[in-house]
Amino acid sequence: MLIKQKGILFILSGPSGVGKGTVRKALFDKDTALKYSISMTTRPIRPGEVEGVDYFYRTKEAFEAMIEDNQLLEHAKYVGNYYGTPRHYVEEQIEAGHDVFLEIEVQGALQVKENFPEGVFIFLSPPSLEELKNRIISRGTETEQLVMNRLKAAKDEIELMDAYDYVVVNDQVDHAVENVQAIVKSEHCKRERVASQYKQLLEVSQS
Ligand SMILES: Nc1nc2c(ncn2[C@@H]2O[C@H](COP(=O)(O)OP(=O)(O)O)[C@@H](O)[C@H]2O)c(=O)[nH]1
Ligand SMILES: Nc1ncnc2c1ncn2[C@@H]1O[C@H](COP(=O)(O)OP(=O)(O)O)[C@@H](O)[C@H]1O
Repeated sequence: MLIKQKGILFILSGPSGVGKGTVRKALFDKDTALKYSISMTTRPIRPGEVEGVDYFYRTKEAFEAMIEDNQLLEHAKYVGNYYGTPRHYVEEQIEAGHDVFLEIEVQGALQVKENFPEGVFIFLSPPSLEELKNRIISRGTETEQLVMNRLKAAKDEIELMDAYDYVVVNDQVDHAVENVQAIVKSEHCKRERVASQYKQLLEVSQS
């Protein structure tokens, strides 16, 4: 049996409205072994959302205190609200050998890339900007002005695609989920990862 290794951090990112939440939920419905990192936010809770399931909802003051205390692996202000990833959960799970999955916007993903470059960065792309606009409008959670803000942000975000390891086009949710699962599998088979396991195994057997 191979020696247990640290887990892998997977970051799913991309423009708002592309379907990150939808793809992530469909992925986790498939009983994946990935651990989902629940984010912290200052945005108001939406109908149907649950504290500690969708997000940890905090005041601006409480959120800023966590930033000050270095308790967030990354954080970003997005369309007027803070969003961030609690550091402790991610580090604890990775150390314990579990893969952790983040679903975050692009500025945060770039921060993770700086702080945690060994993460695997997946860009979820819309099939087209027109389809992205349709999705944001059809979700019906934003005013017209917010839809325009989010679309403007999306155009800037798509330009940052180069920083990612993989691009998955969210044409159909099932396809996108299959592709994310394929990425997870392939990362586990990466030569350097498997080779380092064998190296540790040899060291143990020789000692
Ligand atoms: N940087 C960062 N972005 C996050 C985090 N959690 C969620 N987001 C992103 O913040 C954006 C807005 O999220 P939300 O208000 O829930 O709207 P929705 O995902 O578009 O329905 C989305 O792009 C999320 O993926 C986080 O912990 N850090
Ligand atoms: N592959 C897809 N085809 C059609 N509609 C989709 C697809 N993926 C997501 N959607 C729809 O697009 C909207 C935005 O999805 P959501 O998951 O909230 O995006 P994000 O989390 O990236 O902001 C939702 O109404 C969702 O049902």
